[in-house]
Amino acid sequence: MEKIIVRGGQQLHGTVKVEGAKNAVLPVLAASIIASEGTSVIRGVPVLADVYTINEVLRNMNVDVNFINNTVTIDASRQLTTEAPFEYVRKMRASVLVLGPLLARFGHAKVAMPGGCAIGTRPIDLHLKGFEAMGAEVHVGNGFVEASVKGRLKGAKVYLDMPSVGATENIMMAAALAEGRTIIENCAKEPEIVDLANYLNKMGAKIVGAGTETIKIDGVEKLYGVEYTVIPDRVEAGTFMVAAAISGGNVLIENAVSEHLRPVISKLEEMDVQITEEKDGLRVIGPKKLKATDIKTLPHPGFPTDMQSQMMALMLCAEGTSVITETVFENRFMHVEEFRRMNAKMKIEGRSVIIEGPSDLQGAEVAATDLRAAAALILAGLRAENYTRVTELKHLDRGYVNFAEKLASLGADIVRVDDSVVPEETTVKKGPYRTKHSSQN
Ligand SMILES: CC(=O)N[C@H]1[C@@H](OP(=O)(O)OP(=O)(O)OC[C@H]2O[C@@H](n3ccc(=O)[nH]c3=O)[C@H](O)[C@@H]2O)O[C@H](CO)[C@@H](O)[C@@H]1O
Ligand SMILES: C=C(OP(=O)(O)O)C(=O)O
Repeated sequence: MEKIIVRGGQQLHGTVKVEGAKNAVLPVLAASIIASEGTSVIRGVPVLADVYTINEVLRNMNVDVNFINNTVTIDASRQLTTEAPFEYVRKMRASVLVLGPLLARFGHAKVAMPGGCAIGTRPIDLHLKGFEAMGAEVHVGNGFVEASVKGRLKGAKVYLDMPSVGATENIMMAAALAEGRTIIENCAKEPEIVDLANYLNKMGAKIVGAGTETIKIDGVEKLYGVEYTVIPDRVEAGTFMVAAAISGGNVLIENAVSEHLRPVISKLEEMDVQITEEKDGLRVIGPKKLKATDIKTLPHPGFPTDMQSQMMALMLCAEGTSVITETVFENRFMHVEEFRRMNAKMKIEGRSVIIEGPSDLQGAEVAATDLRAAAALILAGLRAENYTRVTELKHLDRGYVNFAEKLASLGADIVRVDDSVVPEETTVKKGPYRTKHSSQN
């Protein structure tokens, strides 16, 4: 079994570079299939399991995809099949993002229903409501959602009951090729929405207002392949900010964009973490004593749910009572039980977790319950007494490139091993360690 073994107590020092954003690159890769002419060249692509999955989804549709040196080249100009089977959607929910582009370009799309996942139910009703408003017929049955339209989609006014990131992306992509104007109200304002709109506009789309709560899209007849570089990953940046803070270290997080990280910066500062903007990124200096604070996850520009578990690790080390309220996903506290195995003192009350800090964290064998929980348990391990062993690394690999290796380069005592291949005792020492995805395809 693969596991990451970390021994707490080392302060982190040095520089770490943030990769391209997973949550920006997945919609951008999905959007590339709208281009009926030319080749798309996407740069700054992180080498992640989710990127392999979306590439496979596209190849399965007859798209020509190459991934080398952090660049994905896509030629979608030929006739494509318009289906995404369950085997991909099960691995990665973002596969549903091919619905909008396929429907807009070919008038048909069939994608396996994503279902729930470890953080909650995650419905796609708002995506479908948008397609229907644009004239599509949508049918859900036998585990699939199938949408079709005769001729082109028609521009429409779509009000989202909640500012869903995925629904905003799917509807924006569909509207880019629709006839006439689409207005999406109460849409998501995340930086990844702005990035996708910038990409689509470069391809020839006419989108204004991305990053505000109303997006207007004037549909065009055709979109073209272009070169594009995705934004840096704000969640990876935030995770390393917490790593610096929890270890009492001093780390420059290269490529971190402060504008994307306002809520995280502000909460870390409330905890007495020192953050300064430098030319190449953000410098984070951990205090001797962390102060307790409260967070409530909300759509952007509120506190991001994807940073909730990492902040939980930090709050466990802070003096006093901290409260985390999760309002975005109804079941994103699975990691609480794992933290408890590390002697964390906390209780769940409805949608809140109350943390009495500081906990005397102890190393333990823990299992990652989702992607961000994986990172959070490793962060707690940086502070815990003795060795923490984190398993279920498939979650980590969905969203972090060389996480253990990057922490080791900052001075963490951490190693990734596969004890089904090599006995653990012979490999528990500071890096270098192997990565699962050593080559790209
Ligand atoms: C690949 C990607 O970019 N994933 C991100 C995206 O996920 P994702 O796009 O799936 O998340 P959404 O923004 O859609 O979901 C937010 C909330 O809206 C609800 N909802 C959503 C759609 C819908 O049709 N109906 C509905 O009720 C969900 O149940 C949830 O409570 O945004 C989330 C919220 O910032 C992040 O945690 C994910 O990392
Ligand atoms: C929940 C996340 O991603 P996804 O929507 O791909 O599951 C995440 O990035 O933390």
